[in-house]
Formats: sequence, structure tokens, C-alpha cells
Amino acid sequence: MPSLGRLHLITDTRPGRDPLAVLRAALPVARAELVVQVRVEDDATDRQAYDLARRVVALCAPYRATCLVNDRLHVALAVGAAGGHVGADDLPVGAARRVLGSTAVLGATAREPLAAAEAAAAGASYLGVGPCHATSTKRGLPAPVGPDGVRAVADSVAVPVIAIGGVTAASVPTLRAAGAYGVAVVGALSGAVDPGRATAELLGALTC
Ligand SMILES: Cc1ncc(COP(=O)(O)OP(=O)(O)O)c(N)n1
Ligand SMILES: Cc1ncsc1CCOP(=O)(O)O
Ligand SMILES: [Mg+2]
Repeated sequence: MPSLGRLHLITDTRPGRDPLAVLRAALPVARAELVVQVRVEDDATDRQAYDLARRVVALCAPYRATCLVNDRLHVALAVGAAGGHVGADDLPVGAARRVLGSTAVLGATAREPLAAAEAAAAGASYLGVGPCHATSTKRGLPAPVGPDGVRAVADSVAVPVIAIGGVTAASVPTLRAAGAYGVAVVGALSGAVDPGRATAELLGALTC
């Protein structure tokens, strides 16, 4: 399996957003360092998720960027994505691994070391840890774990830790110092005036 990209762009499918425009700006800058996680609103249909994921896979291919699908693993399989991401309300990690197969990339959400170790043992390739900081992108989240929470998980597992939640280029150095291998963002790219430039700033902070 190729090494995991460090910059994870999660699609922003809220009304008024244009996730494919953001992706087109990010891809030439981050190329194979980019992991695109197709995440749709809970009330989106499978057909809508499939149509978006299919387009993301096609856009990623020339750049060797990785496409993952959040939650809906049948969509990941249907579009030939590299894998998926699951959390507490989704298939358990072991079941997700069986669905996706042994070579797929499988991300799992984990907020604390015990859950992280269980997810890694069950077959997670990486762990999404957060929210690290306050965010308005997703409602109903628990309190932020901060860099200390990232460190606690990173110290307890051998798989890469991807920090998520309110991440900006400015917060990347602290998260990396806490053990994060990479970061996942929605707003830092979707809300940027110049998503290409914002990609370069995030990537610079991740790879310096
Ligand atoms: C990289 C990454 N980390 C965490 C999450 C959150 O997943 P989950 O807890 O299943 O919540 P939803 O995104 O499904 O609402 C993620 N998607 N990606
Ligand atoms: C899906 C998800 N899970 C935890 S935080 C989050 C949203 C992250 O979005 P942003 O990067 O805009 O804070
Ligand atoms: Mg989920």
C-alpha cells in the first residue's frame, strides 16, 4: 500500500459550497500528498454520494491522489475508491475491514487511547482524532481534545494519526509536535478565498 497522504481534504457539501472547485484548486498543489474524503450530508441519497465520489475518483487519478469515502463503504467499492472512513455510528472497524478488503485504506475515528488501540487492532490503517479545536462545520461534537489529546492517541498506536477539527495552517506545527502525521480539514480549504494558496500553506506546514 502506498504511503498515506498527509493532507486530507473532506468535501464540503453544505448548501452554497462547491467541493469540486476546491478539489480542482487543491489537486495540482498537493498531488499525491492529498487524500480526498468524500463526505456528504446525512440526508444525501446514495446516488448523490455515488455521483460525487465517482467524479472525485476521476479527478484524483491523474495526480495519484487518494480518494476515500466517509461512512458509505458500498459507495467506496462501487466507485473504486482507495478506501473509507468510519466512526462510532458507522460499521465497526473489523466489519469495515471485511467489507473493504485487506489492501484498502481504512480510517477510523478515535478520541482516546483505548479506542484507538482497539481500532488499530481491528484493522484501521489510520486514526482520525478530534475534534482537536472548536469547529462550526459539524454540530453535536464533544469537547475538543486539543494537542494533548492528539499526543495521547499518537503515543498509544503505531498507525498514523490524522488530526481533525478546526485545523488551520497555523495550528499544524503544534499538532505535528503532538504526534499527528497529518491533518483533515473542511473549512480551512472550503472557506478559503484562494483554496490553492491555502493548500500550499497547509502542505508547507505539514512537510517542512
Ligand atoms: C479523518 C477523519 N476523522 C474523523 C472523522 C469523523 O468521522 P465520524 O466520527 O464517523 O463522523 P462523520 O464524519 O461521519 O460525521 C472523519 N470523517 N474523518
Ligand atoms: C467531520 C468532523 N469530525 C470531527 S470535526 C469534523 C469537521 C471538521 O471540519 P473543519 O476542518 O471545518 O473544522
Ligand atoms: Mg461517520
